[in-house]
Amino acid sequence: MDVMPNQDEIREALRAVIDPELRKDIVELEMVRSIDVHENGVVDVMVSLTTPGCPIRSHFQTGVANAVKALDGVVSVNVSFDVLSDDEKGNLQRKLGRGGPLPSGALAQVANVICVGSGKGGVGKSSVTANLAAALSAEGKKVGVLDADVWGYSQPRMFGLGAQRPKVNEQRRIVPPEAQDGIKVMSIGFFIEEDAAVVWRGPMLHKALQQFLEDVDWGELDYLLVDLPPGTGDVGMTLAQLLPDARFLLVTTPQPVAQKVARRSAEMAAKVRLEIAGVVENMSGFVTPGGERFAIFGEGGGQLLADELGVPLLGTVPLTMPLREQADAGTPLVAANPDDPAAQAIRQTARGLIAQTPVALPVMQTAPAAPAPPSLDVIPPRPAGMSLPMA
Ligand SMILES: Nc1ncnc2c1ncn2[C@@H]1O[C@H](COP(=O)(O)OP(=O)(O)OP(=O)(O)O)[C@@H](O)[C@H]1O
Repeated sequence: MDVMPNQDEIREALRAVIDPELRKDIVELEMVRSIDVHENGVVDVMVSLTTPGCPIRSHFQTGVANAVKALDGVVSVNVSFDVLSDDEKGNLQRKLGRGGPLPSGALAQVANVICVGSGKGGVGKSSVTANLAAALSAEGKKVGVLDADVWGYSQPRMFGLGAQRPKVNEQRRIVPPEAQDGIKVMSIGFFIEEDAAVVWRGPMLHKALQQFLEDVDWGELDYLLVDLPPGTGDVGMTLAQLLPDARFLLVTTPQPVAQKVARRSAEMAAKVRLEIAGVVENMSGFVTPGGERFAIFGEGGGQLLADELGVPLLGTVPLTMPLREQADAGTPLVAANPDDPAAQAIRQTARGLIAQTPVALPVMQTAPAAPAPPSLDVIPPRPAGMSLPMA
């Protein structure tokens, strides 16, 4: 009788069985649950499916049987099935999303990641992000801002860092430019020609964001705020895969229509299991110097949305001219004019957020990984004035 193949040899042979939907082999996908080799030439293989009623079950049945039967010494093959647990499915999803989890240490010293999103554009999500960063910093927190609004990046301008070019440190990590109060800012806008990101699509974006999380020297932060693009597109999904512990802060205006669209973002966040930290209502009325209040965008949308989602309304930020002027001038209003009503409202929002996230220690206390050299291959270099010392 032939010598039987061992488990490793059988596992190797199973690499020939490809999941037609995921386009990877079942070994790589960690769908081979067990392999038992019996002396009489019988081999039992158990394969884990993503769902019990998986329509391609028979494809695996035949594929596994053929692959193993082809090995010398195998007389017959029993193929059985079970289903991946929720955790295993989550791991698989992360793996598919980016080819493995973030290396340990990438954000080892970042205690809280807050993704700031909105339903529709122009509700002031980027202004709220920049000011919230300044407000958290005013509360004594160490803060970073990742501008993931790749098609409409505005954080460099809002922090007066438009002319900055990030440098690379001795560990070959990208050093984020620092705004007033040491707020660390990273944006695609530091690397590309104006509007060059407009044509970017899923995989390229995914890789760029991954690099911004992995290869940027964020150091020790209490909060990393991520300014998402408006809507429910790819970027939110990508970040959810990369940052399973991140939380979501929704910015909306008081109008029912904005609230409705924002709810869709919340649904997306729930789908990818991002916990929603709360709602911020922006552009909530305008008060004239005489004290008369106009509800330009209506009333109450933020509260309604918060109630509907069962999360707190963390702030209602009025329309004020200085907020816009300071954004254009490159200093967040909270830092430039802390007495402005919008600045006060955002300070209050920051305190609400802090109250909800009492975690003072890094959530991921893993040892920093050996730094990989940043490739920046996905970031088209600026033809002129590119000063990254990485050639
Ligand atoms: N509370 C406010 N008071 C006055 N102006 C505001 C306020 N909030 C935002 N703005 C102004 O509204 C405009 C849009 O704001 P911002 O760019 O922050 O919105 P956004 O939601 O990030 O937009 P996008 O969809 O482009 O990402 C900007 O000119 C900003 O200065």
